[in-house]
Amino acid sequence: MTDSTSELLLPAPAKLNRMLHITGRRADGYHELQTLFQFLDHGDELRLRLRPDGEIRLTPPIAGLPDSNNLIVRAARLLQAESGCQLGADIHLTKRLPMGGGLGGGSSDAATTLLGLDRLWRLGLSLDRLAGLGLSLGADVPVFVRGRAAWAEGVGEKLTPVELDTPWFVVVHPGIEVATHAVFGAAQLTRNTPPITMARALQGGAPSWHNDCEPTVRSLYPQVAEALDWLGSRAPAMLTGTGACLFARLGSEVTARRLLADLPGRYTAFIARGLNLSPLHAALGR
Ligand SMILES: C[C@](O)(CO)[C@H](O)COP(=O)(O)OP(=O)(O)OC[C@H]1O[C@@H](n2ccc(N)nc2=O)[C@H](O)[C@@H]1O
Ligand SMILES: Nc1ncnc2c1ncn2[C@@H]1O[C@H](COP(=O)(O)OP(=O)(O)OP(=O)(O)O)[C@@H](O)[C@H]1O
Repeated sequence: MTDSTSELLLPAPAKLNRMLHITGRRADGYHELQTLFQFLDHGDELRLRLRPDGEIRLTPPIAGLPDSNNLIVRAARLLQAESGCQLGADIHLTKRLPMGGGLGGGSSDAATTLLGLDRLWRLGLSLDRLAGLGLSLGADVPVFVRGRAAWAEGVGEKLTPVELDTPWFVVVHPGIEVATHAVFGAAQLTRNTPPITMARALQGGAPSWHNDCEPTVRSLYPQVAEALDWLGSRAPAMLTGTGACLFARLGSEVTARRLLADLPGRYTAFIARGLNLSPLHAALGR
């Protein structure tokens, strides 16, 4: 963060779903989940600069995504409407997270916008209020607003903070996009995993965790299955969210780097450490 009253440089970290169970389907078609969210020390970055004229300007444009649909612009306009604030912002986005990768990049960008503009515009809104605004933008936004690794239920908005192990991860993008709605709409998806308690989920720890979306994503997207097989033969590996990204859990940075160096050239990947406190909150001191 640059410590100035008119400009902030802030991280928008990735998340992983360390486990994900689908326990039911609501009347509106959305699915009831149980999941463990954790942050990574890798993500996008936003530079927010105060504008006195109320305009919200985002650079650079994201190909194929009109600004009015961009969660950053939507979050900024929502905060203006909610607070009555007449100020604006120039927002510069350094995009590092793949879109639709299951790493929550768009949701994290939205949360960084809400917390960053709250600070820049000196609004002083509570995390409860900002999380409520975030939920209207997407189910994954509240966890990024609250900034604590969490056990989540509902569609992901009922959050209980947790302390998880913080291994090193190799995060792999298999080079294809997975459509979230296609996975949730698939006939073969299991939607009846019996709900468990948070204590039970935590008790088993990482070796006991799985993602209910994985069999469906494997069969719909053979490239994901192939990448998962390759990664899983080297280290315990899983899918995050509905994919397409996969993550392998390693005991040290050295072993993570070694695995990254061995990765076939057809995949893109990065290494990162698991974090129980979001780097956004560390930067803002919240
Ligand atoms: C599965 C997770 O990655 C877990 O972190 C997220 O909940 C997905 O969040 P997201 O990518 O922001 O997804 P959204 O854009 O909200 O939803 C895309 C589509 O997935 C389906 N969807 C999503 C979340 C959910 N709990 N149930 C669903 O059925 C809906 O058809 C929805 O139209
Ligand atoms: N700032 C943004 N960055 C990325 N995507 C955005 C942004 N604003 C809106 N979107 C839209 O949101 C969609 C999902 O993007 P995101 O990167 O959050 O996916 P994801 O990593 O799969 O998230 P999740 O884990 O929540 O499923 C994109 O395909 C895009 O259309």
